[in-house]
Amino acid sequence: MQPRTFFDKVWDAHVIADLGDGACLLQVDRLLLHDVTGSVVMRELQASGRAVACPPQVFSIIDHLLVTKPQAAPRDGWTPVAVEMIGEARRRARELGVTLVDVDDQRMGITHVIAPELGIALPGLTVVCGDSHTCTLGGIGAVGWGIGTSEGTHVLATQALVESKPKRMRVTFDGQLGPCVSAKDMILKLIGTIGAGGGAGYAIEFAGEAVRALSVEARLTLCNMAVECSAKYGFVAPDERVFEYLKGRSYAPKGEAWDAAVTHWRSLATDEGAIFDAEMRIDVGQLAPQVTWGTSPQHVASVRDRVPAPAGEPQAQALAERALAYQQLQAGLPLADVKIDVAYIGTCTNARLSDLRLAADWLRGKTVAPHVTAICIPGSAEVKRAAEAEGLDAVFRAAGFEWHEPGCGMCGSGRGRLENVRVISTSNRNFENRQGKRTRTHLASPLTVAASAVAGHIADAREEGVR
Ligand SMILES: CC(C)[C@H](C(=O)O)[C@@H](O)C(=O)O
Ligand code: SF4
Repeated sequence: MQPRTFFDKVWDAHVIADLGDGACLLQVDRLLLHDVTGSVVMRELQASGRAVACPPQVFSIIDHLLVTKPQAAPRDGWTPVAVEMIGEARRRARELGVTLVDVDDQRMGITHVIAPELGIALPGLTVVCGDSHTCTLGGIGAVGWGIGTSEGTHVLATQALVESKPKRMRVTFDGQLGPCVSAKDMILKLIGTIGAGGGAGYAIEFAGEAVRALSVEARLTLCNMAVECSAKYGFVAPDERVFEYLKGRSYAPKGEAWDAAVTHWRSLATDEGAIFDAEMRIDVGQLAPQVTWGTSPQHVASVRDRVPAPAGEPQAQALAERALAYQQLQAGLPLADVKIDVAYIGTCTNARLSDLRLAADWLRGKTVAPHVTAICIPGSAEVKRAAEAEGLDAVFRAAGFEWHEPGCGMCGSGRGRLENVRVISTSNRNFENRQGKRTRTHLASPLTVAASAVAGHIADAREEGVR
């Protein structure tokens, strides 16, 4: 048999019918529904009079519309839309008999954080959700991707989906990361190199020494932003580190089924000599912490660089000019001179326990600059409990951070509580108005956000020589 890539193996195992022209009817192993798009999917299914094909494979999770700021009563501050959509996600999930992870459930949290945490997503499975960051699940060796609501309804009714096979790209990260440099910096560097459209039409396998060395949580960060270079899928072939991470998780197989699963998972790695349609290599040995200056994730530079002058193709140049105007920045300004108003640690990109530990270790004994509002939103109830058990909440609070309840929070503009401020954020999108009206977002790693919160401006965590 021809050597195959990880993606080919998973794809081939899920083909129900080859429809020609590269399109296939694929078996879908898990459908995740959330309060924004999932409630619409369930509404459409019920309106059409169809039934759910396989309820145990469907999970309805409430995360997007939650108010995360600690409140007096559980529903304080919910917008009428949130009340309606959350109510719908809850009610329809119960009517349809799919698993509901409700707001007060001890398993609750951001979909892409809890799916690996609970073992809902597993290596070699196909997982879909009406959410572009479903690629995150590639971090544990699942093939996850974002779908539209009508596709979601189709999956709910059939547990299958028509999908066109993408081309395969391998991105190999060589070398070893230096101190204070992380998976977030790797993915930002890649997007800066290939551009926000550079992965269009591809499924990206992340490989190489630097990827193998990443923890499972860091791999989830890496894969989370594959979609920010327009790749619908991003993944790391699963290895022993992943199996160890998954062992004992609620929905992971147990006993003999576990042993059989691990044997199967071990066979999924890309074969020696398998061919990719495109190859890309990045050496991370000299990689510095990265931060975005503009309104596209491709507008990225090293923390010690200056804001670049618009350059390149006319379209890219026009985009950069507009970005500078929106961000209220001048080309040539050192990024370290950019003063920030808000420091934000959270989201499906960087709100896992290891992210919070890194930031808290940095913050211990330090104080956030007086003009900065600093916010930490754990990615799930489990992350929050574990962080509190280690006393990380106390470290964040003592440094001057707000310590929130889990959820998507102020990642997108839906909750609209940030306005006309400059935010350094661990999230994944820096589009105009993304975090609220006229918010100017700079994407960075948790350590860079922590260091910037203390400095009051974009800062290089390496400068203090810690870690
Ligand atoms: C609401 C949802 C469809 C959306 C997405 O697809 O990514 C959201 O999660 C986001 O990050 O903007
Ligand atoms: S945390 Fe942000 S990027 Fe992630 S799913 Fe929620 S809104 Fe989307």
